[in-house]
Amino acid sequence: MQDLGRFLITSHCLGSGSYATVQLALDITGHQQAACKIIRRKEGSDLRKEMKEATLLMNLNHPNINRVYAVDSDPEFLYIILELCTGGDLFTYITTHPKHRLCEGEAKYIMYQLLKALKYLHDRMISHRGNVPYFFHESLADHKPENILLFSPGPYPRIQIADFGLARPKAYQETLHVCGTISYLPPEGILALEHKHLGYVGMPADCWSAGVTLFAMLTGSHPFDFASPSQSGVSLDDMDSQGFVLSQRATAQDERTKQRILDGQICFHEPIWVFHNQMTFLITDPLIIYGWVAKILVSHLLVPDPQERSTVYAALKSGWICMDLEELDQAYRERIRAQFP
Ligand SMILES: Nc1ncnc2c1ncn2[C@@H]1O[C@H](COP(=O)(O)OP(=O)(O)OP(=O)(O)O)[C@@H](O)[C@H]1O
Repeated sequence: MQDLGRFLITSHCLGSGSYATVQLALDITGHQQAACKIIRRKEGSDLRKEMKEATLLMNLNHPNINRVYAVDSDPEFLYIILELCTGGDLFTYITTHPKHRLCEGEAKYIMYQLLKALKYLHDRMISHRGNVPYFFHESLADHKPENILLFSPGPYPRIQIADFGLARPKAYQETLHVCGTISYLPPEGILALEHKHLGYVGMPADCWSAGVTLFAMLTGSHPFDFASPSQSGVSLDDMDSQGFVLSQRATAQDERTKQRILDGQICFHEPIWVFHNQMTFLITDPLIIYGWVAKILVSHLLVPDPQERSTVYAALKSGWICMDLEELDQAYRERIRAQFP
């Protein structure tokens, strides 16, 4: 066991990503468990800048944001002590559902939490992957379902957004090409990848990612990453838990996905959307209305022009959220706020 102030880092590995391993930690004063993210520091990395960002994140306090308790470093590693989440990530949660998608009510409950967390961040001029304002033009927004953790296991979970792009080396941009997470980038992110001098603001990018996440929750597929126009989205099952597409897709396919993202060409072929398209004048089933209203929110969040895209504030006032606002608020107060210290 390694000693890090009031935390003991155990050798139990909770997970690992492209840049970090996460191990179970024990808070010896509070007698509670935590997670320690261990990131190998890059040669010549700016420790002062990394610590400054980490300190900013330590000041965040919201039930739907993975808490940063403490940060430490040695010449080799950066250690970030985080609130422990025991329910896995949203991506896995969606794919392990019987129909590989969530029911409308659960998707809405999760989306409501996601929007509340993003509102909290955007109120403070912070974005999920864009991080702190002065970092806006350097990082890539990327809150995909893998970066949304379930605080504890079970249905209608409390979610937390996690994995801020802290201490992310710049080479991360290259990795996006390799690992397939490019399909979660907004159009301005794609342009920034291709034209290195271009940067973009993180907050509209967060809204785009929220739109992709909502689409994935409702359909179990991706709005832009699909094989052919006649085929509905690639099943999330085809991807591993890191978001890698397992099937060897041709570069041409990646190019098509990129083009669809740039054009905002959403694949509305799943039954939840199509059913409505064919029966616009026969709306009697509430599920059809839900699909229709959800589609409006998805379309507004996935507008290619970041300036025209729905903000998180507008999304919280959207018809889809407002039609169940009372129930959502009540559930949020009773199941989340009441348990939040
Ligand atoms: N707070 C936490 N509580 C429990 N497990 C966690 C926590 N944070 C991360 N993990 C686990 O560790 C894994 C890796 O963490 P994370 O995704 O932050 O690493 P990364 O290298 O930054 O990721 P990426 O590959 O997306 O760049 C996650 O998939 C998750 O399983």
